[in-house]
Amino acid sequence: MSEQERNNDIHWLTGQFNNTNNETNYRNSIKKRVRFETRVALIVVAMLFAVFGITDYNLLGLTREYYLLLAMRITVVSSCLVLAYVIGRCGGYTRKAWLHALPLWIVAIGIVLIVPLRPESLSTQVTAVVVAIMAFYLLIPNLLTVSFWASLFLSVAFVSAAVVFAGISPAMSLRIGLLLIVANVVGYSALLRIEFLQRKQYALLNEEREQNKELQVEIAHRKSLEEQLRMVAEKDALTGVDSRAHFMKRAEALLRRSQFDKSDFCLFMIDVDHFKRVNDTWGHTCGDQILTRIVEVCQQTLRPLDIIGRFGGEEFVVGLPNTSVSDAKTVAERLRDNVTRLRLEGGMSELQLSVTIGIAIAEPDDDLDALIARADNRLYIGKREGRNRVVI
Ligand SMILES: Nc1nc2c(ncn2[C@@H]2O[C@H](COP(=O)(O)OP(=O)(O)OP(=O)(O)O)[C@@H](O)[C@H]2O)c(=O)[nH]1
Repeated sequence: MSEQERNNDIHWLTGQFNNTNNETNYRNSIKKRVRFETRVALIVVAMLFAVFGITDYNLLGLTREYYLLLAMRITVVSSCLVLAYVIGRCGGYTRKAWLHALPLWIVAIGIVLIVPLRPESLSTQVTAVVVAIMAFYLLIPNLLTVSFWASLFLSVAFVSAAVVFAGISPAMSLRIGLLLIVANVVGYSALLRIEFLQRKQYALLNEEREQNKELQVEIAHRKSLEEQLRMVAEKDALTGVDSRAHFMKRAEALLRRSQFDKSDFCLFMIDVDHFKRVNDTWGHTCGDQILTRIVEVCQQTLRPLDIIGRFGGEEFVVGLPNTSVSDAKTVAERLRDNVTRLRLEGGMSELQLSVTIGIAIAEPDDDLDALIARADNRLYIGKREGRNRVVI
């Protein structure tokens, strides 16, 4: 049995969760409803008790017994109404179960007190006791033990009062006793079943909520994994610029848009000069730092709407929408110049970096591959002609 199942275990006799915390949480969750239902039940009981005062008058007239009964009824009715008010104000039954038990005991005493005052109407009172027992179990919700003790008290006290004040025979008291036992068993079983089902439903709802929470965590985790995967697929891990595949996708879209708008679109192919020598002299870690710094220079020199991708090794590609031939040349020269001015820290401070840039201008019927091939070709010419230059 899992921990969860153990916590949701319900006692077969009390109909309550075996786990105290679980039981407290359950009671807290139904506090408002129980408060409301108890108040309604008390008001109904008070009204019924008051109405029976009319039948007392019809039967007894203005006799001493009638006044005694009236006093008893007024006590019960006013106690019920006061308790209904108190429970409405502060009667969360988690801690104040006695407050909910009190009206049952007052009503029970009230019913028992009728026996010495009207011993001749015992059969009517037996019916009233059976109805009261059922009401104790079913109208006072979720307090099985409270209802049980009050009903037991009512049954025993009623039979005792009937023997003492109405003088019923032992056979008759046995019959009434059996009838009240049956009423108690039926009432207890019905409430036990209700309590059991309500708690089962509560446990299921909680389980569902827990599963939903776990699902939310799982969804968030998956979303973050998706985001990480997307970053891995779209961004170059070292420099943070677009990966080759992602650059191609974005450049394709920009090229198509420029052809549609009939605007200019340029492409730079940038390669770091003698990078192998840098790696061989300073090591790959320094080489990586240099690539990152060169990308920073690109980002500082270019506009935010220009796109930068790493094409491979020490080769970068830039797409520049809405850029004329002369502007492209100016920007490329500035970029080349900024790289030559780049000063590195520590042991590499003497290192003189440079890049060669090949520029291609998009023609109306160009495709991206043709544009890249032209830029690459110009880059190759630049390398051949001595590097650290822009070729257009
Ligand atoms: N540190 C580092 N080096 C890399 C990376 N990718 C490629 N390289 C190195 O870049 C160097 C490129 O060398 P080459 O293609 O011969 O070019 P080059 O030395 O720059 O010479 P030119 O391009 O002709 O000026 C190789 O040594 C590669 O190992 C990288 O991510 N980090």
